[in-house]
Amino acid sequence: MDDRVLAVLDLYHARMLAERGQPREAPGGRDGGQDQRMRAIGPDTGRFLNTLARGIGAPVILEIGTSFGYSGIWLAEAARATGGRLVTMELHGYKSAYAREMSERAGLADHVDFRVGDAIGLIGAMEDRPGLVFLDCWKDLYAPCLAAFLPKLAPGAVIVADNMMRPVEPGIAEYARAVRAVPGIGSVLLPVGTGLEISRLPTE
Ligand SMILES: C[S@@+](CC[C@H](N)C(=O)[O-])C[C@H]1O[C@@H](n2cnc3c(N)ncnc32)[C@H](O)[C@@H]1O
Repeated sequence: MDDRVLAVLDLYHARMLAERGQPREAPGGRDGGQDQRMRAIGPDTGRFLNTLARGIGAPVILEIGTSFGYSGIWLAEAARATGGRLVTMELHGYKSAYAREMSERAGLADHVDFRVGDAIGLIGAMEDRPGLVFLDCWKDLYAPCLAAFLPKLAPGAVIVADNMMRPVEPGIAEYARAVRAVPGIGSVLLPVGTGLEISRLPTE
């Protein structure tokens, strides 16, 4: 981690602290366009993702749920270190724009492709074959996203899904069932952060 990346992570950590105790519900609902909460993974999950991504060295990492870009910094840093690229998808343009600014500030923007829109449609149009996926959008979309990206993954690809232990939300159990039912897949729930389901596709 170089100093520019560490400085940007510190800015996010300050914003996370300021968010503590604020209501989870955004005015106008989660997609009302006024949601300023980062809803970000914590630093433990960030470090875990960075370590995993550096180990896998996938040419393309896919993130579903950019939000304001915190998890993307950890993933993009790994992509830069391994000569890869992060493709990150977010429904809301204002969140993606902030994430892009922060990645520029961290010196990582050349390694990130920001896509704005509904992830299901964006995945459908995607030509890349990701070797690592980080799934962190609204939880009721996990299983539909899995169905959309599964045929596009590289052999042996790894999928990491966040919030598998908390908060308990509709869609999580459905995703756990769906991912574990993929033929030949190996999957395990790890108590890192709010719970990560790590799943690896067969190599052929
Ligand atoms: C939990 S936050 C992601 C946090 C981020 N990964 C981080 O740790 O910094 C979930 C994000 O998914 C986005 N999202 C929800 N539904 C989506 C969809 N259909 N397509 C793309 N993004 C979506 C939300 O707008 C929200 O910003």
